[in-house]
Amino acid sequence: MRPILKSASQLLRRRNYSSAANPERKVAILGAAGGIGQPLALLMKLNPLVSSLSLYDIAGTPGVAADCSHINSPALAKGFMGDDQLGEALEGSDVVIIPAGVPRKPGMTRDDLFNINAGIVKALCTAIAKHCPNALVNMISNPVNSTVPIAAEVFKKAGTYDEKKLFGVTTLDVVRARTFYAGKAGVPVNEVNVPVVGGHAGITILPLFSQATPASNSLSDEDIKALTKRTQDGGTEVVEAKAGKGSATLSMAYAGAVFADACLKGLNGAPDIVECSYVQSTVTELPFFASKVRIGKNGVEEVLGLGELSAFEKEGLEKLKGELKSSIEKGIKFAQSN
Ligand SMILES: NC(=O)c1ccc[n+]([C@@H]2O[C@H](COP(=O)([O-])OP(=O)(O)OC[C@H]3O[C@@H](n4cnc5c(N)ncnc54)[C@H](O)[C@@H]3O)[C@@H](O)[C@H]2O)c1
Ligand SMILES: O=C(O)C[C@H](O)C(=O)O
Repeated sequence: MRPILKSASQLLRRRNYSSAANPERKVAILGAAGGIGQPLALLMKLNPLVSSLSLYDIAGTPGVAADCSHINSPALAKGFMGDDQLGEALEGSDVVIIPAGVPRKPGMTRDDLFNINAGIVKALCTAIAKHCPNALVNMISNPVNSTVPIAAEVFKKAGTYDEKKLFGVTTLDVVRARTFYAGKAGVPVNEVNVPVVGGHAGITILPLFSQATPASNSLSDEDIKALTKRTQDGGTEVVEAKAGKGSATLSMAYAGAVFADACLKGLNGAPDIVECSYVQSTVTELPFFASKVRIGKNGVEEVLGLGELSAFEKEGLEKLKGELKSSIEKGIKFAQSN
């Protein structure tokens, strides 16, 4: 059997276009001792584009960093714990990944996390504005539909906001859509691509299976409806299976590592880096929206349009707008009044 870690690192290496030309890159993970943070730390330690890996949490990071630092890959892993060390953890970061905050339990919506996570995200983004205002920020903490607008407001207040540098991580929705589509259509999963647009909660997650590649003629309208619903409910499926022990961590760490890798490649000047992400947008009338974005040396180089939608997807798009609009407004209101 091939060792799993070796093949994970080879996978990331295969996606690397030219290791010789790559500059030093510092990646910080905030919430690094958590369910997502730990496997994400492992995957970023294996990423050959990372030279310095900063692992920050309010507790537990000395152990995670000591453990991670023994892996014989080039990235230098260092742990930071508590408010006093947050500045040093962030200083000089090129990419900051934020999986800090509480996860859902069965019966909760992502919005039920707002009261706790909004404050956490606000405090962390205030520190980012101070210590690494030019970093690309990858927001994982839920509810993403609101935490990204909160981050934008915090950066605006600090005078550091650059809409090209703020990303809501919706890659897990794409990962799920690819997996579920491949299984149903009977096509090799590593050849599949499916754009997922909108936001990251329930019906705001809109997979565009009409644009899935490779195309499949074998799927009925009912199949597409079922695939859409399963993608929208993917997070809840994991929350229920974990029965009170949190939400998706391993698949999220993988998705977070894929997205951060795309950001690093973009920063390093690799061409044609396109991923779906929840960003400031004019694709619809909503100020934030997930769609395909081209990532380059400055972060978001281009927000791509939605392409042609099926009648079912057009209906889904209209249905999601109300919920997404109120989640955005809730985030903005919180940041402006706190
Ligand atoms: N975007 C997505 O697709 C996606 C997917 C899965 C989970 N999530 C979200 O990610 C978040 C984390 O999930 P998890 O399963 O890792 O939770 P977890 O409870 O296992 O870990 C969260 C970590 O955040 C830390 N933390 C809390 N306050 C902090 C602060 N002020 N500064 C730094 N660290 C802090 C905790 O100490 C803990 O280690 C949740 O909000 C969850 O809903 C998002
Ligand atoms: O569902 C959750 O609460 C976590 C995450 O947003 C997910 O999609 O798995």
